[in-house]
Amino acid sequence: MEPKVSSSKVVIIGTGAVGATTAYTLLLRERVSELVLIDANKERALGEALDMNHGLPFTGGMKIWAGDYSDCAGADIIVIAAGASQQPGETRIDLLKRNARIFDSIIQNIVKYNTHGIILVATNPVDILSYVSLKKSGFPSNRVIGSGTLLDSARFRYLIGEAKEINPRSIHAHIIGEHGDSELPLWSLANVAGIDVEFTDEERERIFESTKNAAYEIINAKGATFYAIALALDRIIVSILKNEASVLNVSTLLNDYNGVSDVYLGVPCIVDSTGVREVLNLELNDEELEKFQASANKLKAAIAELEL
Ligand SMILES: NC(=O)C1=CN([C@@H]2O[C@H](COP(=O)(O)OP(=O)(O)OC[C@H]3O[C@@H](n4cnc5c(N)ncnc54)[C@H](O)[C@@H]3O)[C@@H](O)[C@H]2O)C=CC1
Ligand SMILES: CC(=O)C(=O)O
Repeated sequence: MEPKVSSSKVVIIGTGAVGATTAYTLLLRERVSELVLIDANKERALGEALDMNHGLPFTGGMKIWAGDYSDCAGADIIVIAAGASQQPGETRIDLLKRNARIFDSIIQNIVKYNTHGIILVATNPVDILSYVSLKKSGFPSNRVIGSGTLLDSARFRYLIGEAKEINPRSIHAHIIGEHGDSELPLWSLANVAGIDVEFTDEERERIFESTKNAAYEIINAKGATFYAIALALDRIIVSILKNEASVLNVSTLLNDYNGVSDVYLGVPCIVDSTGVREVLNLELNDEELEKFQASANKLKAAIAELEL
């Protein structure tokens, strides 16, 4: 695999908790040469850019500024983290109507200045808003990606690692489907460095419930989640910019995939400089297949209520 050129430009739209933490993660890890922050609240984007600029003497050289949509020109990746977030007791789908409206103008503004980059969606409900972004942008589906179940899979790996007292980096395990309440675990593929590992029914139930409910738990405790999603977005961004071809559980458009078409869901994908290069096939058992299709049907029903 050829690593991609080192000069890179990323735009982050929405510089609240998720957007600003993602920007800070890119700064700390010296990922990009140009980083543009855009927010409906211009003062907020300006403040974040200034604050991060003052850290540059302690990190590598990069240019960070608060910009406007014309700065999307030439961007490799445009991250969208703008919009309402869940309040305690709200589901991700509860945000749909509010955030779909915001996406109308955001996507229109992006495509005015950029038709070759990759749109990376984090705003919830992320799978549906990725689909909305695809329809509104006219981009090919490989260049419209949702963060999907990458974060859920990280939570799953962390919790398995905790239960088995093994570093989560050595745990391979997947959550697929909606980034939300209808997601599902693939226990048959969970392993430690390729070696099978046994789970009791109690462990399975406890680990999956904690994975699925992690966002609710964190939002009840501190109002928002942002560190782990920022690292997940950083992971996707690096896989694109460095043409890594890493396998990541991102949200992508499915076409006749385990009986599911025309909806975005989190599944293992090869991510490289073209975006989603390939969706990996999964052989699901009957129970998994039923849950995966139910997850797709739930999102399709919500999409049907939107005017796209
Ligand atoms: N995909 C995932 O795994 C995760 C997704 N999220 C989602 O990310 C989104 C952002 O969450 P937070 O940063 O916590 O919210 P926040 O409220 O801290 O920030 C949202 C920002 O969006 C800005 N904004 C609103 N409308 C805009 C527009 N039209 N154009 C540009 N900027 C606009 C606001 O001014 C604000 O700065 C939420 O939908 C949340 O549910 C959060 C965590 C994980
Ligand atoms: C908020 C959200 O989607 C999460 O932390 O999973």
